[in-house]
Parts: sequence; C-alpha cells; structure tokens
Amino acid sequence: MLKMESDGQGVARLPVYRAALPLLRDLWVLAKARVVSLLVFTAAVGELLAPATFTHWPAALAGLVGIALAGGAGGVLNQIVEPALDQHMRRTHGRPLANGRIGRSGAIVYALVLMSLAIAILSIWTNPLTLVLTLLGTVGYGVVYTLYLKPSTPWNIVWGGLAGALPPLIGWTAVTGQLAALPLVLVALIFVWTPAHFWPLAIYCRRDYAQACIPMLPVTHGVDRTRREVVRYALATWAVSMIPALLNRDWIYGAIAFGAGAWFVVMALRLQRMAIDADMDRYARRLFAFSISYLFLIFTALLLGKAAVSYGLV
Ligand code: HEM
Ligand SMILES: CC(C)=CCC/C(C)=C/CC/C(C)=C/COP(=O)(O)OP(=O)(O)O
Repeated sequence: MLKMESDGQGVARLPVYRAALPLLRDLWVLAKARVVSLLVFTAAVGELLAPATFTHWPAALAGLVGIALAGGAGGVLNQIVEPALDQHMRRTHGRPLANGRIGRSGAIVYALVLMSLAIAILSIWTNPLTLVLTLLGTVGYGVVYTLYLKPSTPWNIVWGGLAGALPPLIGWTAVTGQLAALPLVLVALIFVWTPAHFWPLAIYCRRDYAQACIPMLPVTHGVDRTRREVVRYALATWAVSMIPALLNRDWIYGAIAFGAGAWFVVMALRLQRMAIDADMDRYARRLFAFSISYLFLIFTALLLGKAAVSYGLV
C-alpha cells in the first residue's frame, strides 16, 4: 500500500522518494542499463586481464564508470532517434520516449549529461586512446548503427556490433594506454558473437520488424537464411573463442570455452532444423537468452583461467 503524506492543507501527496521512483526507472530503461551492465562486465574483464591493473586502479575504475556513462548515452541516443519505431513494436512500445513519459528535449539533456560526465572522467583519469575508443563506441551505436545502418541494410548489426564489441579493449587501454593482441581477440569474439546473439531475437520478433519496415535479416532474406547465418556465426564464435586459450596456454578457459561454444552451435543447429512455427519462436527466444549467458560465462572463464595461473594452480 502506498502511504500518502499531507501538506498541512489537507492535500495528500506522495513522499518525494516514492514519486521519484518511476522517473529513475525511466532513466534506467532509457540508458539500456541491463545491456550496459554486460558491456561494463566485459570491460572489467579486459582490465583484469591487463598487466598491473591494481597499480592503476583509479584509471581502471574511471574506465568502467566512463564506459557505463557513454554506453548509457548511446542507448539514449538510440531511443531519441527511434520513438516512432519503438511505438510500433510490442517489445519496445512501453519505453519512456515512445509512450511520452519523457520528452525529446529531456532525453537530449540526459544524453548530454551522461556523455559530458563520461568525457570528463575518461579525460581526467584515463588516456586519449581510451577516450577516443569510447567515443567511437557511442557514435558507432547511437549514430552510425541507429541512424544509418539499422534502417538501410539487413547486415546492420554485423557492422553496428563493432561498437558493442569495443569494451574489453577500452578496459585494457584504460589500464595500459596501449593496444595488444589479447583484447583485440576479445573484440573479434564479441564481433562474431553479436549476430548469433541478435538474429534469434530478430527471428521471433520478425513480424514486428516487418510491420515497422526495418530491414532485419529474417524480414529481407527469410527465416531459413537467418538460421543458417546464426549457425555460421555461432561456429565462428566457437572458433575465435579458442584463440585466447592458445595465446595464454590457458586450458581451464579453453575447456569451458570449448564446451560452451559447442553448446551454442548445437542450439543454433537445433533451431535450424525446426519447423517454422510457434515452438521455433520459443526456441529462438531460448537461444537469444543463452547467447547472453554464454558471453557472461566465457568472460568469467577468462578470469578464472588468469586467477588459476596467478595462484599457481596450473
Ligand atoms: C549492435 C549490436 C547489438 C544488437 C543489435 C543487440 C540487440 C539486442 C536487443 C534487440 C536486445 C533486447 C533489448 C530489449 O528488449 O530491451 C538485446 C538485449 C541484450 N543485449 Fe544485445 N545487442 C547488441 C550487442 C550487444 C552487446 C555487445 C552486448 C554485451 C556485450 C549485449 C548484451 C545484451 C544484454 C545483456 C541484453 C539483455 C537485456 C535485458 O535483459 O533487458 N548486446 N540486445
Ligand atoms: C561506449 C560503448 C562501448 C557503447 C556501446 C554501444 C552499445 C550500448 C551497444 C549495445 C547495442 C544494443 C543495445 C543494441 C540494441 O539494438 P537496437 O537498438 O536495434 O535494439 P532495440 O530495438 O531494442 O532498440
């Protein structure tokens, strides 16, 4: 039950903090905070894999806060561009800009605040390379993908995915100031994972995308072609995921990545063999959910492998 307070003139009003909750929830959704949380996790792993992370802890912390803020700004930019599209899709019609709970100018101010804070924090505590890569991430997703690629080509997410693949490299450069082979391989891993992550969702949302005239692959090339591509990208993800095992001679990570990647491929193949019906849509939803757990598991395994080596367990 919601408790009301009286203002002394007999008018009941909500306590301020209770009234602020829906706004905070809207700001959370606008910043796509759940997606950003996985971006930040992959960045944190990039940092922890880098040499001497803890001697550079202010830069490491600033890198994570900067990525969270800049990733959030990307999410807000995306929704500023797409309220009409979001209104037409069941999955997105309740978003705060789409249903008018937050106005366009309020969202623009929010994006500017997030981005300014990100730039300030990264400039003060990290280095120019980290700042540039983070800006590329926000502009790549919020502008290039949302404004140009998404409405014009079914391969939108292959190239748009590059933006979301950058965080492990950004985490590494925040701590070291330099590029290196391992974080570049992790960028490649997320790059090839992204289509296998997104196209299962595009399959079960294909009618919504068609109605909104967004040329996602299942709309332009059909479900069969999309399922074949999911298998290909799941295989590519499996292959790329083995490179860190070889680079680091890390067999703990290697075993986990091998098993998880094999399961990803098996699920993609199962999806491919199903009849196109409601069961297939449900299975595509499971594969989409699995793709998220998969990435979380693989990045956790990288940490486990490094910890095992550091503590002399292998
Ligand atoms: C351009 C590349 C990408 C596309 C097109 C894409 C697409 C999507 C879509 C459409 C959703 C559903 C969101 C919703 O219902 O609000 C989603 C969810 C999600 N994505 Fe991605 N994604 C991409 C890249 C990434 C990357 C790089 C990561 C993390 C490293 C990621 C992590 C997640 C997570 C954690 C969710 C679940 C959010 C939730 O539970 O609400 N995505 N993605
Ligand atoms: C700084 C940095 C590294 C930025 C990363 C950019 C970023 C937030 C990437 C995530 C990609 C994402 C949420 C795509 C959703 O696709 P969509 O927008 O087509 O989905 P929708 O239909 O749910 O809006």
